[in-house]
Amino acid sequence: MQLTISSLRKQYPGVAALDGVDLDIRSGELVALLGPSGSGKTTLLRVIAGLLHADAGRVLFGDVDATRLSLRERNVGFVFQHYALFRHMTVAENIAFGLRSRPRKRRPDKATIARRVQELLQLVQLPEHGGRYPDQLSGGQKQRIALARALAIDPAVLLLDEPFGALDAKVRVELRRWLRKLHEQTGQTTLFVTHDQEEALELADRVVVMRAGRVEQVGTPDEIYREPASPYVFEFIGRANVLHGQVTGGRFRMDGLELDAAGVADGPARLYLRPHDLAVAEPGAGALPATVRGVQRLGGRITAELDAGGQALELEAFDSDALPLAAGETVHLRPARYRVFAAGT
Ligand SMILES: Nc1ncnc2c1ncn2[C@@H]1O[C@H](COP(=O)(O)OP(=O)(O)OP(=O)(O)O)[C@@H](O)[C@H]1O
Repeated sequence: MQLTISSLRKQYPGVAALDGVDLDIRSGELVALLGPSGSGKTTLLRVIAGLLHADAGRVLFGDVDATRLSLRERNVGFVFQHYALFRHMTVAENIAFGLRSRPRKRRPDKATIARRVQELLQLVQLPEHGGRYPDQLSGGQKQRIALARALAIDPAVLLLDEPFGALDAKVRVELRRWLRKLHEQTGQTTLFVTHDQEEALELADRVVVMRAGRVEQVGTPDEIYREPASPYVFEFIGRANVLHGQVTGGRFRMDGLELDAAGVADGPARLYLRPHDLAVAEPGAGALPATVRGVQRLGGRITAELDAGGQALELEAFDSDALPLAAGETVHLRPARYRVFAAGT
């Protein structure tokens, strides 16, 4: 099911939780809503679900205007961070719940429900667990059952709010890979909220980066990582070095360093680059002299802290033989890949 969100606004006293959100989600996409705490991710998900009404704007499910429809009428599947399984029901009863509580006319018969429950237990790879109670499951198993329950009603969209947030790091990583495979099997249009950039980049077809109730950038994980549209996205996704300099005539300059910055307005500017996009170069025109402050080696990986004209920098590389760095030395650096933003953007 395709989702179209336009001009959504939701105001709370003193804060715009949603400040004009536009978003198109294609049918079958797995999309991550990524942003720091308070950026509006949960509010957006709840408005899409129909758990919360926006002050303005529209939500379309396919061609149907769902803005005024209730949660049930929207037919969405929802999974929260804290397993919301019913403790007094078995796993099978939990999964069947959405189908059993349908009005009689739309309710499948008992045998059909039982078949569907078994299919879903297979799908979430817990075929033997139907008779257990939630308290007899691990955290990760509970979340898989919560997903099975959400999928049982064959939802138009699946909405996941930090579904693995309460689990330990190892289980989280396992479950997100599992969710990716599950999505490839079901092709269900899915939106999931996370504040974990690694989770978003690994799992999603597209990532929506949110900032203070607005969409800052939408793109594939690769686009978001390689072509961040703003300093905010650059710093939020992965590690970033920031160097302050000047742009004149489309060239960024700082100490000896000179780089192309076409399209950036003249004036103070900031150069953003990832630690692994910084290489040691021959001294000469356009290279940045820097002093090595410290070097750490871990297996084949080397990280170095440097100082360039009073500005701190981090360099990362994977072949320490190629990088004879030692504290106190002066080296020359050249960025392989970078972005320049005018100050104040
Ligand atoms: N019921 C409410 N009453 C007042 N303010 C609220 C309410 N719900 C959310 N807010 C505010 O709206 C903003 C967005 O909140 P929201 O929960 O959508 O953010 P989030 O990105 O999901 O954050 P988190 O990652 O912490 O869950 C925050 O400033 C929050 O304090």
